[in-house]
Amino acid sequence: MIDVKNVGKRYGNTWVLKKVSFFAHKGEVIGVIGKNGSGKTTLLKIISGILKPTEGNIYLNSHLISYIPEKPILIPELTLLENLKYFAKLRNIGDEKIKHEISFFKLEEHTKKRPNELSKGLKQRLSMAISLLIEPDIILLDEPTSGLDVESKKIITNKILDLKKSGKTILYITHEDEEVERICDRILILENGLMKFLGTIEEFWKEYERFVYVTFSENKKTKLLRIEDLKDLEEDFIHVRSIGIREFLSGGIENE
Ligand SMILES: Nc1ncnc2c1ncn2[C@@H]1O[C@H](COP(=O)(O)OP(=O)(O)OP(=O)(O)O)[C@@H](O)[C@H]1O
Repeated sequence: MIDVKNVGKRYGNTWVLKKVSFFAHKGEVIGVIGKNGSGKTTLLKIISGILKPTEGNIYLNSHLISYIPEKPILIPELTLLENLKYFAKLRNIGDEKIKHEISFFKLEEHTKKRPNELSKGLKQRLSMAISLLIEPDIILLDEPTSGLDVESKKIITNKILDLKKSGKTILYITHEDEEVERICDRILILENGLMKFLGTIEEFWKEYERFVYVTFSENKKTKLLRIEDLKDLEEDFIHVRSIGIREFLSGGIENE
């Protein structure tokens, strides 16, 4: 489990995270969602211990924690198998576990290739295989499927579902609507470092079903408004549309 209490992070005079509090259970995947720069990576790095919070506390039930960055960190001189063996040796992990991960991530045909000979998808699969060697209880994933081929996406998302079943606690940064629906138990939306929403997807829709985007005739600006407020609008508007799932995935639920 992960217990985040009132966490804040400041760089100079700018707070990039503020008053973030939530609890993630065992066997739960929380999708972390928000625009670029909303603080998602900072939050994961703080939970992993890579960054120190300026204020607040993090409580974890295990020290076995893996943070998997968006860009894989691999040793360029070593082959795929040597990369796995190197990291396994550092942690006293046997060959059986390596074999298991190679097989799950379908890496058998590529074991002799160096990282620069691997596609983006294969690199990400290798990076995940390495991170999971220690059998972490807490897994923090920073956009693991962003820009990957269909097969790699499928293998990685299936792995996340497996990990969830086996009782791991997972935070998962994503911009993909299909993945949110399929994998995440709850979503946490960050906006300018603040928690905008935490709950299930059903709860999200309940909260936002009454909202629409309205584009005004005069200045062509778009605002997020409640449906019931439309009748009181004095300005002319040219366009009204409901919020799609993509809007909140990119964090665009504020006024445009
Ligand atoms: N070392 C740093 N010094 C100063 N500002 C930083 C530093 N690291 C991050 N920031 C700022 O903190 C804010 C949050 O960054 P963060 O990377 O957590 O956002 P994000 O939601 O993960 O974005 P992205 O989707 O682009 O990865 C951004 O405005 C970023 O510029």
